[in-house]
Amino acid sequence: MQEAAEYNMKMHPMWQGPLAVPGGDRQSPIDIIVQRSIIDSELKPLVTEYDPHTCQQIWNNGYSFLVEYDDTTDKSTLKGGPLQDKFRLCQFHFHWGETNAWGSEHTVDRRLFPAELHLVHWNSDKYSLFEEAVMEDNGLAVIGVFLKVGKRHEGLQKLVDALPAIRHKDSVVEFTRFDPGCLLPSNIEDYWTYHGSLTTPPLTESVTWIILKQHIEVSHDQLAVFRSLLFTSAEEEVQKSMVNNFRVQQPLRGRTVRSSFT
Ligand SMILES: CC[C@H](CNC(=O)c1ccc(S(N)(=O)=O)cc1)c1ccc2[nH]ccc2c1
Ligand SMILES: [Zn+2]
Repeated sequence: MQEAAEYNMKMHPMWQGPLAVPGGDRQSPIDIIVQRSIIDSELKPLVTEYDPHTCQQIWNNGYSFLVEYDDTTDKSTLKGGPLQDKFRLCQFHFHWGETNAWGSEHTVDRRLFPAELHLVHWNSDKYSLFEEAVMEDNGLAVIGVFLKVGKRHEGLQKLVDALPAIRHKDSVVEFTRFDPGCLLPSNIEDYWTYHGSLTTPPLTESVTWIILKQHIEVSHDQLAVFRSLLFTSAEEEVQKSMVNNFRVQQPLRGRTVRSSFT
């Protein structure tokens, strides 16, 4: 893992961005130390209402691949949990390693997972556009789900089958009727939550993180297709595999991680 972080620093300096945003005392990702998390009985269950018809496209943005949703109405939303407002789903994406030994951004008691899913939502009660919300400290809510290698994930396969069409940076294909709810584990009641940031530039400190305790399983072959994507565009002569697209862990700076379960 350490070597992956060093590799990242060498090969993709943009990944590290400024080591800490000037005055940045709520950066992400972090290691979740379970016994230091504070059980908060006020934390409510998460309420997700996702409409598969708001799914629009899948594209390679040169960091990861994103599945984007129409967020011009409140059709796919997240509320409850630690949140006071209603948040609109705008996209989901993943982070993964070059091997199954590492790849997640968050860790639990230093435990690494081969990949991590992020479902990105913005506060549509307070703001009218994602671009606005991303600059505000209560602007975004991201659900993090750990992936483990095991049995094939049937719901993920439709997405995996679309990846060869977006191998290169800036390629995009239409992608419709995908229910992101199929990527959530059966238990979404148990989670940790803390205030942090985007894990890619501009690293803005606008995210309420909700990290699910239960992971999902995907097959080795499905994860291998993630690794067949490229960081580079079709024109570049040197092609670079899209792997290790995670940020190194950031200091907690006195923040409290709350848990919804004992
Ligand atoms: C402000 C940055 C944003 C692009 N980045 C993201 O949306 C983003 C979202 C989630 C995460 S993570 N890994 O923490 O979950 C990291 C980055 C961004 C930047 C400029 C833009 N112009 C129009 C739209 C738009 C979006
Ligand atoms: Zn992410």
